[in-house]
Amino acid sequence: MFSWNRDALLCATTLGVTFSAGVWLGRKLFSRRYSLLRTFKSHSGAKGDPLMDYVLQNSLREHPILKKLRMCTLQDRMCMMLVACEQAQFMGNLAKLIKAKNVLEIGVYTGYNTLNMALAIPDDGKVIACDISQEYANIGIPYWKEAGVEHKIDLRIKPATETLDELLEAGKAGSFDFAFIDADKLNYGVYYEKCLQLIRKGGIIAVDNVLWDGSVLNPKNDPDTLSIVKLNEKIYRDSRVNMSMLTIGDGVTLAFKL
Ligand SMILES: C[S@@+](CC[C@H](N)C(=O)[O-])C[C@H]1O[C@@H](n2cnc3c(N)ncnc32)[C@H](O)[C@@H]1O
Repeated sequence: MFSWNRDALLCATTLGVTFSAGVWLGRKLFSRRYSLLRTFKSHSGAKGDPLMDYVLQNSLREHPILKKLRMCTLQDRMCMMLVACEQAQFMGNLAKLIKAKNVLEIGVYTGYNTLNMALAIPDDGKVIACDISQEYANIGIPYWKEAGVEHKIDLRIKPATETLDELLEAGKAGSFDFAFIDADKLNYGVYYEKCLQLIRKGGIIAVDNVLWDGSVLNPKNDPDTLSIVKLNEKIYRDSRVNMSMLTIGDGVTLAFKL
């Protein structure tokens, strides 16, 4: 028989415990993801992170149109794909350092780093920008035009493996200075091998998301994570390159072709 006092108390306690456990778990999961993103990506949760604010305030020299494109991209629901701005600046500086003229961008999204690279190379340089989405690129194209560098960008809308194969068939092996691999993770190993052929000696391949929000520590059976882990291990042992894995953004590996 229902005893109002005892059963109601039991019921309320059970509900309370379940609710608190749910809140605790939710907070735990959210805070882990939030803190990882905060650590790894300047634009996806850095607000309120004093150290990252300091880094940006004391080092980001963003071209005004790049900034406009970044602000516009942050309105997009897929903006977590945007490259970290301080990472893009670093890659632009590397491109200038090696006097890069021909660049491969594998994964364009709204073209933030495409624009960044186009600004870093000379007027007769080219960025071959590979993506499967015209829709995303359309967000960035007006900014490429506004910055006056649209003529340096060759956008190819098709799977990046096809574009890279076409470049190889056209005899472009060894003719690129810098490649940024930042598209679908399952093809990372394929992109790396093709880029290694297309890059000249002394050229640089930058591979993005090599920490994959921290999940490389515990890949489980996730195919994207496993693909990244496999490539990380491969580059570490690859005697064809010198390399460094940096913790900027979501982690970027730089491979310097020997
Ligand atoms: C992380 S975003 C690229 C971000 C970009 N590098 C930037 O500067 O912000 C990944 C992009 O890869 C593209 N992508 C996915 N699969 C692809 C494929 N098979 N070939 C080419 N691009 C692909 C997506 O459409 C998306 O725009």
